[in-house]
Amino acid sequence: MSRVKVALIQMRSGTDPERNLDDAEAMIREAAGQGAKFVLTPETTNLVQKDTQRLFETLKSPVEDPAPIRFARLAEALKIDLLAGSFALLGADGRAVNRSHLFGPDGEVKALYDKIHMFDVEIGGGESWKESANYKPGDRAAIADAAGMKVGLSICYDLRFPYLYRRLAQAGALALTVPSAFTRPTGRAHWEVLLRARAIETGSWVLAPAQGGRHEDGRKTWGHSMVVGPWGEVVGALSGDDPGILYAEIDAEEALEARRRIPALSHDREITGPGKPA
Ligand SMILES: O=C(O)CNC(=O)[C@H](CS)NC(=O)CCC(=O)C(=O)O
Repeated sequence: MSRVKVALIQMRSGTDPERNLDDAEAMIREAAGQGAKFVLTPETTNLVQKDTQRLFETLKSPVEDPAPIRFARLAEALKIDLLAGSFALLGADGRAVNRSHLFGPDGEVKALYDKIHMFDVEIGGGESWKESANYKPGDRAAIADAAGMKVGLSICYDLRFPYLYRRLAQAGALALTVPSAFTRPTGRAHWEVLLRARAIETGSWVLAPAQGGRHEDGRKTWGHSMVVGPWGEVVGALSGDDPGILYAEIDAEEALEARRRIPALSHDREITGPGKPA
């Protein structure tokens, strides 16, 4: 058994990318100082800006934005695996992308992942989101080694689409990352249950660093960063929405053991029946 210490950074990112990166860096350094070998930050670590015009005034292309290179150097200096849960960046076609970067201890990029499922919803209480108006969705699942095991990447609203996690787990992922900025109403109602369900149905560690609290742009997020074990138990969670660091120890062998006990991942069947509605 080899346990690996992980650290989930909970943030309250604002509208100034440089300040957000400074805040993230301070907590990443703190976590590495505490012995964490895999450190994860939430969705849109570099920028939470719901005003479309200001968003596009602030976004930079992947080569011009200092965030990726800064995180790469940090991973290298601290000799850690580092998941930037996501950076909001300006894509080649003028739309934004919501992109996770997994950096390794040599500063190399081990995986890139663009959020696939767009949060286009009207959740009631006057809250509605149309992520696809500004962001271009990805279409490619991503997996890479970190913390001594294969890790599958996802972002936030992806959490509601179990087929993605099944695919990642069947491709060998033993840990699944879900950096998020959940709304408060859906966080209260669904966050823990969905994270635990993804862990149970795939026999995987689930690592979910979150944005939390009232952000500079007025938006409110749920926080409650969480680590779930492969048997579905909550191994650790932050109790609220303030910035902070959640530590846990994870172990590939525990995920393999859960899959030996319930080998559901290998029991998929071809089925016929009602198709997807047009
Ligand atoms: O736009 C940004 O600044 C950062 N991106 C987000 O916050 C994204 C898209 S709006 N949020 C979610 O996916 C929340 C999902 C959620 O809350 C649920 O599934 O219930």
